Amino acid sequence: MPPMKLAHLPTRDYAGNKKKLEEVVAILEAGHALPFAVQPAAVDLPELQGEPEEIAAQKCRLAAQQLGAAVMVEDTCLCFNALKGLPGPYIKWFLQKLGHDGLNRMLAGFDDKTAYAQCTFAYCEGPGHEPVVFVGRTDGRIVPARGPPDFGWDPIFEAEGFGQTYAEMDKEIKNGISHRYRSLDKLRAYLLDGHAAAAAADGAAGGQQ
Ligand SMILES: O=c1nc[nH]c2c1ncn2[C@H]1C[C@H](O)[C@@H](COP(=O)(O)OP(=O)(O)OP(=O)(O)O)O1
Ligand SMILES: [Mg+2]
Repeated sequence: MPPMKLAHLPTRDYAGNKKKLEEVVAILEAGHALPFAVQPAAVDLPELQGEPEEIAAQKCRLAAQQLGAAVMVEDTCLCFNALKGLPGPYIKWFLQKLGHDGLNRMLAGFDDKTAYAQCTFAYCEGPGHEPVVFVGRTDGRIVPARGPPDFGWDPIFEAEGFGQTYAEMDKEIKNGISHRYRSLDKLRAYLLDGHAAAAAADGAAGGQQ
């Protein structure tokens, strides 16, 4: 099957985080197309705990089992250096309960306001296969909210070297430097390499017949 135009994915009916999906679509469309069609799927998974890589790998294993297909899953962390990486994978709940202001106040007792955004993509070829995991990080710092409050903690994360929060940045700029871009680009390279190698192997096998 030829690669599906990701812009035509039915994002309206997607039950997960739509902003994330929009970014994934934009990042994939701005670069090389994946060698196969991708579509969003509704899978009900437990909210796992643990280290980000293990959470992503475990989610991916479960999703592949439920769907009986190849899947990629994504998990996002926001990590404060003064707090040794917390809230990390628990940022969703900290953001829900404390809001932008509360997250800033968590760092009031610390001089170090630096943080990093981390995205972990896991890809699993199908049920029973071991997932591969790709981590992307963008360094920055936590600041009082600036910019439109459209997406999560975007207004309080200022990416290093930009002087703008994610929320203030043009979408294309964010999608060219973000934690999500960095991990997805690694996954893309892995998938394209794998298919190039598989095509070469097919060619070699064909040549012997
Ligand atoms: O680029 C981002 N810029 C700002 N905020 C972001 C970003 N990416 C995720 N976020 C928020 C969403 C959620 O509050 C938490 C991660 O939690 P996380 O479980 O990964 O996301 P989710 O449950 O909203 O989406 P999903 O449907 O993929 O599980 O950080
Ligand atoms: Mg989630």
